[in-house]
Parts: sequence; C-alpha cells; structure tokens
Amino acid sequence: MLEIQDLTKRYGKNLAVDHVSFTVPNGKVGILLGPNGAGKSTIIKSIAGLLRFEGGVGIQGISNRELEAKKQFGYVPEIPAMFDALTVREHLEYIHRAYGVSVSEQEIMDLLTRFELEDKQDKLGNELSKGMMQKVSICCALLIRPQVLMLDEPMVGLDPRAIKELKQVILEQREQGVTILISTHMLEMVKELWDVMFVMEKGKIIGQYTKEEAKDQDIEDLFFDITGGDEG
Ligand SMILES: Nc1ncnc2c1ncn2[C@@H]1O[C@H](COP(=O)(O)OP(=O)(O)OP(=O)(O)O)[C@@H](O)[C@H]1O
Repeated sequence: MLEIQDLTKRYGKNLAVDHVSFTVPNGKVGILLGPNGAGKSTIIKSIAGLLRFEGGVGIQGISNRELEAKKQFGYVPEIPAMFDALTVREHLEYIHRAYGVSVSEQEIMDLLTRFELEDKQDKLGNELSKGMMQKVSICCALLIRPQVLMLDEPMVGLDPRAIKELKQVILEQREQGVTILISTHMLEMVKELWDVMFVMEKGKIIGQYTKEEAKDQDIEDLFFDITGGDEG
C-alpha cells in the first residue's frame, strides 16, 4: 500500500504540491493525471525520497524515509539517468547487488529479451538512445522485485512494442499484488490499466475516481468531467 498524507512541496516561493493526500491500495494501479506543471513528478520524486517535503509517505506501512521502505519500491524516473561508464548488464548487476536481491541469469535474460535489450548488454550508458535508457530503467526497477512500483511518464519515448510490453508488465505486477503509481498526461496509454485515478491541477488533487465508482465510464470522460473539459 502507498499512503500519501498531507504532502506539501515548495520550490522557493512556488507551491508545487499543496497538501495532497491519497492512497493506492495493495495490488492496485493508481494513476496521477494532470497537465504539465500540475505537480505529478514532484509527488513521485518526493515519494522516492529525492526531495525534501512536508507531510508523510508510507510504503507498505513504513515511512519512506526508512531504509526498509526504500528497499521495497522501484522507481522509473521521467528522465532516465545512467552511469556513462557502466554497460547495460553492469547496471542490472549493480542494482540487484545494491538491493541484495538474488536474481538468476535466466531472469536477467528474460527481462533483457522482453525489452529488446539482449543485444545491447555490452553497450555503455552513454551509447544508448533515450528510449533504450528508459527500458534499462524499467528493467532495473523490476529486477529488485518491488512491492511498490512508481513510473513517471513511462510511455514517453518508448516504441510501440515496448509500450505494449510495459502495459503487460504492469498488469502482471498488479496480478502479483504489487502496488503501482503511474504519472501521466497521456490518458490513452493508461485506459486498460487503472484502478484508481487522481486528477491534479495546480498542485492539488481536484477529483478522484475508483474503477468501481466509474462503472463503465471511460477514463477520458471522467477526466474531462473533473477538469471541465481542459486538455490534460
Ligand atoms: N527543480 C525545480 N525547481 C523549481 N521549480 C520546480 C522544479 N521542479 C518543478 N518545479 C515547479 O513545480 C511545479 C510542478 O512541477 P512538476 O514537474 O511536478 O509537474 P508535472 O505535473 O510532473 O509536469 P509534467 O507533466 O510537465 O512533467 C511547476 O510549477 C514547476 O515549474
């Protein structure tokens, strides 16, 4: 379970996130929706422990400031970052050792194959395209077998096959009980994935729906109902 309590973040005088609270239950996919600058990435970075903020974040009931919580979540940032001097394979090795997770050669190969990286294993971080870096970043997040998985605009920059694979991965992870939070402004990409949606505007959550509440309504219609027709 992922619990955000009264999260507030200011960048200087700019109030980027304004007393936001929400919960993504175990084994559910939560979607943070909203236009550019709404505060989605700031929330995800705060949960990931990359920013100082006011308020509380619970990961599987543990504060995100605790090491125990940090070990339980995987994070795919909006802009992938890699070590220039490590190969793709070395990134995966580094991550699973750092997290103390035992991973078989077969599991590594399966992941690399899934994201069409098997022939890129020996490429250095600085030799990869943005989309390839994004795929490595997804593989790293999955490798640690997270209980909570956060993906910030994960479909941007991926080719159609990788998008299809990623959607499949998200559904499989959910099936295994992993709690997932995805930030996006691309409604189309998360249509089949969501269980609970949170619509943000100017640092606040202005509306939310669960799949049950929405009945058969399309996520796009719900989004425009909440935002009064503004494009996300
Ligand atoms: N490092 C920073 N320093 C100062 N202000 C920032 C910084 N990062 C974000 N902001 C501001 O915080 C607000 C929220 O930005 P954030 O990146 O969280 O939005 P977002 O919803 O993720 O947008 P996008 O969809 O474009 O990624 C914006 O007003 C932005 O200008």
